[in-house]
Amino acid sequence: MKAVHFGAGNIGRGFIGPVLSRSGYNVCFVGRNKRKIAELQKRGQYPVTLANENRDKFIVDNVTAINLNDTEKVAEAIADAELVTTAVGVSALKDIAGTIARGIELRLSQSGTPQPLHIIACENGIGGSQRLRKSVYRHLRPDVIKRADRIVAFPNTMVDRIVPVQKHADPLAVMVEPFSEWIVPRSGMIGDYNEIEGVRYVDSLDPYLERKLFTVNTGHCSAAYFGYLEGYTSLQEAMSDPVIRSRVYGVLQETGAMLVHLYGFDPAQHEKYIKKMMERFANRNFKDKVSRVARSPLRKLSPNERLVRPALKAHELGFETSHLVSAIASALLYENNDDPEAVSLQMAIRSSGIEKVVSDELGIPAEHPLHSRIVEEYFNTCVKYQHKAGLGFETLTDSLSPSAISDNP
Ligand SMILES: NC(=O)c1ccc[n+]([C@@H]2O[C@H](COP(=O)([O-])OP(=O)(O)OC[C@H]3O[C@@H](n4cnc5c(N)ncnc54)[C@H](O)[C@@H]3O)[C@@H](O)[C@H]2O)c1
Ligand SMILES: O=P(O)(O)OC[C@@H](O)[C@@H](O)[C@H](O)[C@H](O)CO
Repeated sequence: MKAVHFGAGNIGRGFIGPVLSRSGYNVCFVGRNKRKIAELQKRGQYPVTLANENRDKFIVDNVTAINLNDTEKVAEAIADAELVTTAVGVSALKDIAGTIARGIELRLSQSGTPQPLHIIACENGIGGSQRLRKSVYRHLRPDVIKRADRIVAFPNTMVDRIVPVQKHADPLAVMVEPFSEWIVPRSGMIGDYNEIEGVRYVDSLDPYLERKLFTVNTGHCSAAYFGYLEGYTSLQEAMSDPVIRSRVYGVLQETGAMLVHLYGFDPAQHEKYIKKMMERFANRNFKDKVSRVARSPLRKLSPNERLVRPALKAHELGFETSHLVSAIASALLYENNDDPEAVSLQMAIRSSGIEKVVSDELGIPAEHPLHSRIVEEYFNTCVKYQHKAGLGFETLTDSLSPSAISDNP
């Protein structure tokens, strides 16, 4: 069995590669980093270390790699594979879509009956694979799309494993947390397919995806944004601060009430889930950077994502949202010159004002009650943190409108 995986990054090498290899796939990584590609081609394997007390190690074998720029080679690999997976980041899906489209064309042009192909975008967020499908199909003619639809499926998915940014002498080595979960809905699959060992196939993805996105990812980024304002640089530092821990717990109580209501989770089981997830954020057997977990704040603050979507839903259901509002306000204050989205966010706040950013980027109209609460919390947080976390007073006051300053002395 052959799988082509786009992105030889942290989750690609730390989770998707190991699961597929263990399940009997020959895994071909498609990447951009020449050194990693050369090492994967030469060695055909790499080591994974678990972030547990014993630092247990295992080897992922039966792997190889192709450079993303070798479009024809990648297309040939796709034409010959049962499975294509990605972990490049949602916003990069459009960049690999043309190559995947070329692989589909090649597969359809081969002699004999073309075999089913599953293409799974293992990215955080809602509807990742369907989003990829849209991008891929933009590169195909209508007649090809018609034929592709009979053999190609793009099941959405949920993947969960914390894999921090890696720093090892060996460019392929990766350290991952012991916990992992990968869910695929049966309804998204096509034809006779081999179940991937280590993947759980379920009837409906939504409860698993939303539970993960609005617990693991909402809690995780809340800890990162709260931690950033306190001057912490790692999740481990942030989670060892009792005030931040309790604020993150507060956020997860709010998303929890909504999830229990929407999906009928047992409240006691969900409470256990929340506590277990918080322990994962705090795992002291590795160090996860605030800058990784807080990365791409515009994406994280977008309407369908981990902060705004649960806040709007919880509000609509009449549940408490004050901790979520506070997490959103903290995210709006995230500054990092190495993160292009953080730079754009701060530029947008400075040039257009916070009110417009909340309307345009978060998709919350000015007349929605959450709009003014977020803006007010943003100003209060500005005032509270203006001398902390290395944030320049000037930067913060630049974004305060005169009325806001007089309202929030
Ligand atoms: N790391 C985690 O804990 C984790 C867990 C679950 C899901 N995810 C999701 O997996 C995806 C990847 O995250 P990661 O942490 O592995 O990031 P990463 O930066 O370590 O890996 C991303 C890989 O994609 C490649 N890439 C980026 N932009 C590209 C482009 N335009 N074209 C081609 N390749 C490109 C990079 O070279 C890199 O190898 C994200 O969607 C993330 O949300 C991450
Ligand atoms: O990858 P992002 O930027 O969507 O989110 C950062 C982290 O919260 C995320 O990567 C988690 O580590 C992961 O989702 C755990 O499964």
